Amino acid sequence: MQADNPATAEGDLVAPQPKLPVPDEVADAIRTLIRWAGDDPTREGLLDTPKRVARAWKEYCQGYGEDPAHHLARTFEEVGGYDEIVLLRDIPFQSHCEHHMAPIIGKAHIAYLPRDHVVGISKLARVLHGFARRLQVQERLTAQVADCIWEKLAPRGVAVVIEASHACMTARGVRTPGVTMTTSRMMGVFRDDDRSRKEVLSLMGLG
Ligand SMILES: Nc1nc2c(ncn2[C@@H]2O[C@H](COP(=O)(O)OP(=O)(O)OP(=O)(O)O)[C@@H](O)[C@H]2O)c(=O)[nH]1
Ligand SMILES: [Zn+2]
Repeated sequence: MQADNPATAEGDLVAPQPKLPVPDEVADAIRTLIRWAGDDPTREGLLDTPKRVARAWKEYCQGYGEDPAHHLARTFEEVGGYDEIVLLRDIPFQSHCEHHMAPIIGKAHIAYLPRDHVVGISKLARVLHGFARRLQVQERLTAQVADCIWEKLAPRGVAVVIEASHACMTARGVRTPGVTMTTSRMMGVFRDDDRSRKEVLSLMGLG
């Protein structure tokens, strides 16, 4: 549970490709993969598969087409003096690991302690999905979500915990189902103050 420099040092790694391949190149690549897997891409059931897979991957990775920070541009100040933790708990998400391009399926808990303004609560989930719909490692996903909220809202604290299962561990490789990876990023009071950290973890159901 640690936060250091809030700047996202690896932003460049997830930048979209400057030159996109054309659809025919993508279809060829998927036909090659089908052949690599041992099947025949010209058989009837697989004829439209390259197109479908190309569309599916655009959808899985649509986060490359957005800047998640934009979701936090609109804030509200009239909250009746509310100055306690705001938590969105158990947000389901899907991503793909950058090592195997296999699904990462999990849930995130995102909390912040507002300073003088709050954000529409759905926007926290939008930020999560904006970063999740890319090729990721769970550590970077966790850090990017926390850093984005920290930088855009300048709150007194941010806490992000992600619990996820990696298909590259369950469906292949070590083939160990039922394993969950947990990552967290604590910033501001949640990092510096034990009581605040305990409180937020307890609200997340992790205390
Ligand atoms: N830290 C971290 N590791 C991940 C994540 N997603 C996948 N991995 C791991 O990335 C590692 C890649 O290891 P390599 O040895 O290069 O690849 P590999 O031979 O396919 O490894 P195995 O999965 O052990 O078969 C594996 O240990 C995966 O479990 C993630 O989000 N975070
Ligand atoms: Zn993987």
